[in-house]
Amino acid sequence: MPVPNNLQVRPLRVVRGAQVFARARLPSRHGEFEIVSFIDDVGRTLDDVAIVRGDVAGRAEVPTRIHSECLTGDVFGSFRCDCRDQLELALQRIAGGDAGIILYLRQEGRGIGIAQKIRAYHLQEQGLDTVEANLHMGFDDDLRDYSVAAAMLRALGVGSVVLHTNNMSKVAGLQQGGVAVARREPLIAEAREQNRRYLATKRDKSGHLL
Ligand SMILES: Nc1nc2c(ncn2[C@@H]2O[C@H](COP(=O)(O)OP(=O)(O)OP(=O)(O)O)[C@@H](O)[C@H]2O)c(=O)[nH]1
Ligand SMILES: [Zn+2]
Repeated sequence: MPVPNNLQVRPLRVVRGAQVFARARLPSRHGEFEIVSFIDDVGRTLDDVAIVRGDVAGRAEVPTRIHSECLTGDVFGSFRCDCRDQLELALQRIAGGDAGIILYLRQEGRGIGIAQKIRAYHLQEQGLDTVEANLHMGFDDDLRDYSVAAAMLRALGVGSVVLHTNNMSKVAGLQQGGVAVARREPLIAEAREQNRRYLATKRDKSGHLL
């Protein structure tokens, strides 16, 4: 059977409201956290989770990171991107304080999913950059939606957040979802030989403040 190359991606679920479903201790190599799962406003469990340090309910200026899933970087330590470096930096920063949150959102490949991301990698090996590869496959360059992040933060009851990111669409997404963003903190991982072009594309085409 020929492999179809025009498969559409499953659209990300837009989540308007969430509540905490379960929480448990998560001692880790970075420090003590709690892991929190959620259900949405129609009672479905979410695959997205929050890693929480300390008491964040009602607290202002909670250091917060929104991390988008990257199987290749987060789990396998790929150097094609800076995802794992950023994740570790965020974990270290938050473990160094008494309160903070990392939202781990299952928006693999900026929403196109792992299978299509590997196809995008293949196209990049033929010379396309990250954005061109997505467009070539018929997708927008970024399909992510941050309403779920806002719903999770509201469910955790934060007063306001300090968002660690270089991506202003995350700030806008939280604000649209009713979460107060006190300010943004840059989160810049050191470039590596293998991800230099990826980072340049983020800066030049995707509007990241790098
Ligand atoms: N489509 C696609 N997605 C990728 C590629 N490389 C990494 N990703 C995904 O990009 C997401 C990470 O997003 P980035 O745009 O790098 O960074 P960001 O999270 O938006 O911005 P920061 O908050 O500043 O880190 C993860 O979901 C990765 O799986 C790629 O080549 N193509
Ligand atoms: Zn990555």
